[in-house]
Amino acid sequence: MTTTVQVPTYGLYIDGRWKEKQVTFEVLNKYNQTTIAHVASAEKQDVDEAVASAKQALKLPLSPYERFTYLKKAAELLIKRKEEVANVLVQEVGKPITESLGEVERAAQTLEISAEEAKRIHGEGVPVEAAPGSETRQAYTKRVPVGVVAAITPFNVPLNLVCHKIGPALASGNSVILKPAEVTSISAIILMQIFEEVGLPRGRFNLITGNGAKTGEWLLENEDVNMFTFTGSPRVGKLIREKAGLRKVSLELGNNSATIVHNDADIVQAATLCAQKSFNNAGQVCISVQRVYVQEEIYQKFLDQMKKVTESLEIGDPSQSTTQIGPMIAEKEAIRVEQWVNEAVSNGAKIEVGGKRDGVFYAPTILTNVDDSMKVCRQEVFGPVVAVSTYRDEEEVISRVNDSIYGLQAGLFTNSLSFAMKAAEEIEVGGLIINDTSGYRVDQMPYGGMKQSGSGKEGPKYAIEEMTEEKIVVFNL
Ligand SMILES: NC(=O)C1=CN([C@@H]2O[C@H](COP(=O)(O)OP(=O)(O)OC[C@H]3O[C@@H](n4cnc5c(N)ncnc54)[C@H](O)[C@@H]3O)[C@@H](O)[C@H]2O)C=CC1
Ligand SMILES: O=C(O)[C@H](O)CS(=O)(=O)O
Repeated sequence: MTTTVQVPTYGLYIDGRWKEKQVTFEVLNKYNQTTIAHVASAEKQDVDEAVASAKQALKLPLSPYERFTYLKKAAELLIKRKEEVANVLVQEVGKPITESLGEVERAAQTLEISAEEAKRIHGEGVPVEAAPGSETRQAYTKRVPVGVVAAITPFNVPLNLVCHKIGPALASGNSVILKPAEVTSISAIILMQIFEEVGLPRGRFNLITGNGAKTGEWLLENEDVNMFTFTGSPRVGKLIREKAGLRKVSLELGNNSATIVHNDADIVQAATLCAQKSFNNAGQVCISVQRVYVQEEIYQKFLDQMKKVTESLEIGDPSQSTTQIGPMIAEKEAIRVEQWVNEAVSNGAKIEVGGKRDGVFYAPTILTNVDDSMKVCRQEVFGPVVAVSTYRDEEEVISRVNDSIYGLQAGLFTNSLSFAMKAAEEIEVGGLIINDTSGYRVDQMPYGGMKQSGSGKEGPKYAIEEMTEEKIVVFNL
């Protein structure tokens, strides 16, 4: 007997209703390339309807406590569906099950923190009475929602990065149109179902799926969208910045993250954490450790330990609990990574571990003998490749870390307070992590880059600042 697996078809969610479309696209299981869903392709009219609905919804404001309640319930429902949603992430991203479960837990945390922050949005008293001639006046500021927020999100952390946009946007009283990455749309659709279940008023949260360039263009053309919050490639980020005109824009873009290991660090701890954080989610993480700078006196000991941990990583079927490294998002990305590694090797780099591709899999790879000008150091690899090199002193390594167009996060392992303080002053990043790698992130912290890593911050408290306007109210008493 053969069993046929029913492939679900999902619609758009506009103005509180699901809307089916004739034209759909397929979402694939990234491990075995089978079709796991047919998802609606939005047209321009759908985008305009979603924006109109979002604008209309703002006419019925939600109190901070109502926003808190919806977000809190959504977090609870997400946890109830944890296993199901994690299995979706396993399939649509190819992310190993243990990491996928972790992403669902973090996404629920992000919603819960957003719920809590909804009750803490506040302004401040402004002492206008201190100005000569203003003695009879009093003033205070308040934060008001920007209005309609368009959220455009990437494939690599498709649930938590969506929650980092939807959570603060709803917490601060906005309405939202979400456009998730095509290849990983299903987790966003489930999140939409959850917000429908909690009874969020219609129009507050609309879901548009489909081609990124087209839907992005239609959202950008619609002047009723007040803000764009985007995580993704620098190419698309720049395009959004250019086309958004005077509207607010928040951008989380790329990075070629560096981590420094100084000669006074705990070498085993540093090497173990570097190996883990270079290869999580097959290296498809913006703060993935890509450049490791090791002080020359401890280089060999560090490298031996990092190789040992890397060689022990289990590659394979992401649905298995023992798997640590799954497939990349697409074979063309694995081929690109292979080409970059080959190019580095032809310029003198040495493969210490890995360096092999098998279809959509790329083995966790450590390169040495690298030069900072190689693509694997200079550009964002967004794959399971790390380049390890040596440095002599603090000045040299800080200047090499800063020699990058990016500036999202960096890591520094050291027991020297003075080096840590110097690095905190001089390294040009949005976040410096002492005694851990660039890859450390928890969801309440401010997260965002300098230079071409973007502008604006994530982390619900900080994103709420981005997603609200500050208004001053002055009384002439
Ligand atoms: N800083 C951060 O927090 C993160 C940054 N990234 C960056 O994202 C990249 C990988 O993610 P991808 O999904 O491949 O990035 P991408 O930029 O191709 O796509 C991101 C989103 O933008 C949409 N999009 C594509 N073309 C568009 C256009 N012309 N106008 C508007 N929207 C458009 C896509 O459909 C998707 O929803 C990496 O290169 C990495 O640098 C990824 C994760 C986190
Ligand atoms: O930048 C990314 O890829 C993610 O934001 C990192 S995390 O949130 O998954 O830690």
